[in-house]
This record gives sequence, C-alpha cells and structure tokens, in this order.
Amino acid sequence: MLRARTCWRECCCCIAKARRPLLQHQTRFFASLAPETWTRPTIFAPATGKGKSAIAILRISGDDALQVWRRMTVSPRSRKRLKEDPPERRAVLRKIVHPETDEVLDEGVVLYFPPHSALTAQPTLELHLHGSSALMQLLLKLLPTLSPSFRIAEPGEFTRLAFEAGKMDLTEVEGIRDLVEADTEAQRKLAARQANGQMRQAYDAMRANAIEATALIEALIDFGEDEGISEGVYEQESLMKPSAARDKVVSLRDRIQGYLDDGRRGEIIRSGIHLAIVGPPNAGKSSLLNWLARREAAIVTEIPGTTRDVLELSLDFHGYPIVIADTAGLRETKDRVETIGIARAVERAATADLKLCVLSLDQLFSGASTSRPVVDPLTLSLIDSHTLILLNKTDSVSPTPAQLDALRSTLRSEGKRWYGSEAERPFWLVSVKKASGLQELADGLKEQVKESFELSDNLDETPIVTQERHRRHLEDCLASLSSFLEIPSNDIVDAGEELRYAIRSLGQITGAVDVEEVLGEIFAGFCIGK
Ligand SMILES: Nc1nc2c(ncn2[C@@H]2O[C@H](COP(=O)(O)OP(=O)(O)OP(=O)(O)O)[C@@H](O)[C@H]2O)c(=O)[nH]1
Ligand SMILES: [K+]
Ligand SMILES: [Mg+2]
Repeated sequence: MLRARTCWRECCCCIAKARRPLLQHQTRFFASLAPETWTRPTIFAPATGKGKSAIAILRISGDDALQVWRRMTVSPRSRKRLKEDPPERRAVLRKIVHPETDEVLDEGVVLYFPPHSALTAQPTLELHLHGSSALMQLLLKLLPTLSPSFRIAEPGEFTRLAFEAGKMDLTEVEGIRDLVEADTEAQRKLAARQANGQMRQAYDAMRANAIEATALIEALIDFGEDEGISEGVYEQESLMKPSAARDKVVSLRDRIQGYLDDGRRGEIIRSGIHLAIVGPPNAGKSSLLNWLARREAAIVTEIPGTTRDVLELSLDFHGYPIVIADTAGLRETKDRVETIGIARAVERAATADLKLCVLSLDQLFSGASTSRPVVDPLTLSLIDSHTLILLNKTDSVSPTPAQLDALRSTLRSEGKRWYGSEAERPFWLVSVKKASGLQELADGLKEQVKESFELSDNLDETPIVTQERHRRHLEDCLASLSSFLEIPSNDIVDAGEELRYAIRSLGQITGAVDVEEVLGEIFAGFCIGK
C-alpha cells in the first residue's frame, strides 16, 4: 500500500495550474547551458501566396529581426535610417532600401511586434509590400546578408514557435492548419471552432477532472504515509475518497464515450463525406455522376460494363465537402478486368459514408411477371440505412403504384432498411437523361447529409473528435479509466497509476505532455510562412 511514489506530481498537477511549465522549464534549461554560444536563428518567409498580388507580406522573426528595420528601412521623407526601435504594434510607412547600395526597392508598411505580443514570442517584423515576385525574391536573397543568423523558415515554423511558447495548444495548431485547408463552409466552421480554442477548453476541462480524481486518491496515499494518523480516521477517509474519485471517473468516462460515439462526424467533415454510386450495369450511374458534377466526367455508353475503375471527384455540396465515386456495374462476369472493377466497387461501397443505389426501371420490371421485381444479390447486399434508392429511366418505363409496392415488399422481405424506407415515398423516381426528379433527389440527399453531419450551433453538441489522432488518445484514456474502475478500492497505488495514464493520454491531445513524435507530422502540413 505504501509503495514509493514516482515524482509525477510535478508533471500533472503543475500543468493543471499553469500551462506548459515543463516545456518552459526545458527551454530555460537548454538556454542556460551555453548562452553565449547558443544563438537562435532569425527566420523569415513570405506570409502571402506566390505570384503577383496587390500586397505581399514578408515576415521576419528572431533576435536579429530589427536589423531589417535598422539597415533596410528609411523614413519616406528624410530618407534617414533610424537608430531607435520601431513603435510597437503600429503601422509605419517606410521606404525599403538595399542594405549596401541604398537603392530604394519599394515603399510599404512596417509592423513590429515585441516578444511579449508576438505569436512566436520573439521580436517579429512584418513588411507589407507591393506584391511583386521579383521584389520578394530579391528580399529573400538580401536578408541572409544582414547576419548569419538569418535563414528561411521551415513549413509551419512560425506556428511551431507559438506552440513552443505556450501561446497555442496542438488542437489550435491543427485547427489553423485545417482552416487554411478548408474548402467548404462545414469544414471552415469546424476548423474555426478548433482554431479558436473551443476543443482545447473541452480537453483541458476533461484533464482537470481526471486530475481532481487523482488528487483525491493521492491525498489518501499521503495520508497513509503519515504515521501519526490514527487507524480510525484513515479508515473513514479511505472509504470516502475512493468513492468520490470513482464518481468523477465514471462521469468522465461517460463523457468521453459520448464523444467517441459521434458517428465520426468531425473526422468525416474534415476529410470529406464519401458518397458511392452503386448498382447494376447500365442503370445510369455514370450519367448521374455527370449530372452531379455538371460535366462529362465519366464515359457513358449503352454497353453494360462501361465503367471499370472507381472514378472519384470532389464537390462542394451545399457547403459540405463530398467525394463522389462512380463505380463499375455489379454483376456476375467472367471478364477479368471487370471482376477487379466490381471488387473495387464493393470495397468502395463498404467504406462510403453514404450510398446512392441506382436501379433501372426497365431492368427491374423486365421479367415475365411484372409484379415481381428483380434485384441482383450483389446490389441487394450493399443496401443499408445509409443508402438512397433511385429508380432511373422514368422516361421509358413508368412504374405503377402496385409495382413500387411490390419492390418495397421484396426489399423488406430480404430484411432491408434504407434511407426513407419507412417514408411515404421510399424511392426517388428519376430520369437522369431527361433531368427529371433530380432536383428532388438533390434535396433528399441534402436532407440526409444535414441529418448526419450538420454542425449544431450548440457548442456542447459540436463534434470534438476531428482527427484520428484525437480518437486514438481518447480511446487510450477510456481504457485507463475503465481499468481504474476495475481495480479494488483498497489498491490505491495501482488506481492512481491508471489515472496517471488517463491524464497523460488527454495531455497528448493538446500537447501538454511530450508529443515530439507527432510534432513533425503536424507542422509539415503547413505552408512555409505560416
Ligand atoms: N432512357 C434513359 N436512358 C438512360 C437514362 N439514364 C441513362 N441512360 C442510358 O443508359 C445507358 C447506360 O448509362 P450509364 O450512365 O453508362 O450507366 P452505368 O450505370 O454507368 O453503366 P456501367 O458503367 O456500364 O455500369 C446509356 O445509354 C445512357 O444514355 C435515363 O434516364 N433514361
Ligand atoms: K453503360
Ligand atoms: Mg458507368
């Protein structure tokens, strides 16, 4: 019971009180090793895109940043170089000059951020110039002539400095990267919420809960170590504390379980909603893809088995990122190439978030008895509650209500449920060729997408798991919390150990504890200058 305790207290409790003291401590430690020989680089990079533009911004951050101000800028009227530092966080108009020849290169706005207000926590200068690529190239060549400490920034290095200075946590860093990458409104909304710290707050709160539970257990270990305490008091304490800790852990476990059971909404919006068009050959799948894409993206012919490979394209569908895949028609075949295509179609359907199953009316009701529709078993096997069923070619066959009822009962007798199967109109009747019924289909699809992926304005309901990385750490945390709950309440040391793992997993999401191995991966996703 009274096993020696490792010194984890400094780690988790301190971090709960102040953000990132460990990292700051490490930074101070390394800085103290050899301050006179250890010079930090002054990094620079264009903060705006390549090519011609109205304005281009060059960002410089590091201890030598002010050299640029002193040696490459002059007052627009007097043409004098100034000895004193630029005003803090105020735009000043300056002429930008060549450091050796004094040639005027441009006129622009200079902004200076001292370390305490710079995101990088280092002196930072921004030059807002005319957007000429020749000018930018020249400046990128001139800066390293000012001092050997100057070097071009690596991708994401400015943001990495902000993270290391404790001005952002990892979820915010990832949010900013996703915001830059966002193509649609849903992606923008999700990324913005992450970038502005909403997820950090949620994870910090969870971590604080776990730390509170640990403190209750921890107090008990301290209590046990204190030899002056009488038996009776200890018994009483040991009964109360573990149950309070248990309650906290149970509620935290349920909360995390709730986040994990979100249908992967956050991750799907981030990577795109995958929609697969499936069905038998010649049903009109490729024709439908072309209609959705508003261009002739796929080959359409009257030959069954035209599409072989999976053909994929991305669309902004009412603000949602959708990746549509047209697939090979499903049927029994001896053709080797087609067989591979069909296997790919089935595979794609299995991983799709939504499916559009296209059936052709002339194939469905072509049998001798028109009341018994024929759906091939492979197509049937792919129909599930995330599938919209389209009956195509209403221009050549118009089904009777009895035929539609027969189709519905055939599918139901196979135990099938599909999107809208309980509704009054379980099928979308369309003619892709004549573009009829397609608007209704698009509305139905929009409804289904909204139902599954809409981001609520209620912050509590917003998906919090936006990345596989977060999911992994949450699952680890959940496993530790569950182990904690299985440990008998008198085994306080082991119980404390499990909570320590849980705290660590949560800390890895925000970067409060060692994350060196994921940093490279995260920052490599940035562009240079960010
Ligand atoms: N009458 C009629 N013909 C259509 C309609 N939609 C598609 N077709 C025709 O049906 C044939 C097959 O269309 P595709 O789009 O190639 O069908 P698919 O499902 O992609 O076929 P595979 O790639 O072979 O699996 C073509 O001749 C189309 O012009 C429709 O609404 N009405
Ligand atoms: K075809
Ligand atoms: Mg096709």
